Amino acid sequence: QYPEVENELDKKVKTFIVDNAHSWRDMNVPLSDGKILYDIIVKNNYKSAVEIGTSTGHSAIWIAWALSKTGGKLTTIEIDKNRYLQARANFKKAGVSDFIDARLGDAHELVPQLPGKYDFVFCDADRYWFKNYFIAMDPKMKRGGCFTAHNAAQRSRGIREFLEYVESLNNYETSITKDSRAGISMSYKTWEK
Ligand SMILES: C[S@@+](CC[C@H](N)C(=O)[O-])C[C@H]1O[C@@H](n2cnc3c(N)ncnc32)[C@H](O)[C@@H]1O
Repeated sequence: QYPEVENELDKKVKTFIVDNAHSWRDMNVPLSDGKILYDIIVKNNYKSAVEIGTSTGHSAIWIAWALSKTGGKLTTIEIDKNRYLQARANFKKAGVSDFIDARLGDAHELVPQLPGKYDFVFCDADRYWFKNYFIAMDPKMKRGGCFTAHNAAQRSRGIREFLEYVESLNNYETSITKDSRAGISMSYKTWEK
């Protein structure tokens, strides 16, 4: 289920991921969800990604690995200083630092300030703000881009309001992948309003 190893970087990232498979303790996504994010990016040739909620960096390493294939870059945001520092150390060990701009700060403030256009977002921070993160990212999303959100399966409070909002938009196509236990929603932007 791992991506094929084609070069030295692949070898380094895969070794890190395999070696650390059982040591993630900070609300990180499971391996299989990392692979789902990897596949979405590679399949669509996405190049400009944002992650909201880095924690110690597991999902960011999968996203960055995919971006090493497409020639892209990830901006990832974390509010907790210890997790941010641990994530940076993990990025270095995994060999993906060059593909990641890691920011320490409150995503409530940093997301609306992000410059430019993006084609991939992974939203995995405070769930009561998911809808607001989406609203802030919407004008920055490229046509064909995908806004993904974690823990979408249960439709718990916060997530439910976010899902109802994106599902009501006629310029996004939203589905929730069955391959993830926690649920990853995928909202593809079909046209620019
Ligand atoms: C579920 S964890 C992220 C896991 C990570 N995506 C992974 O798979 O490795 C959520 C993270 O979001 C961070 N977070 C919560 N509210 C935030 C905010 N307002 N701004 C930035 N980060 C925030 C938390 O500190 C926590 O580390």
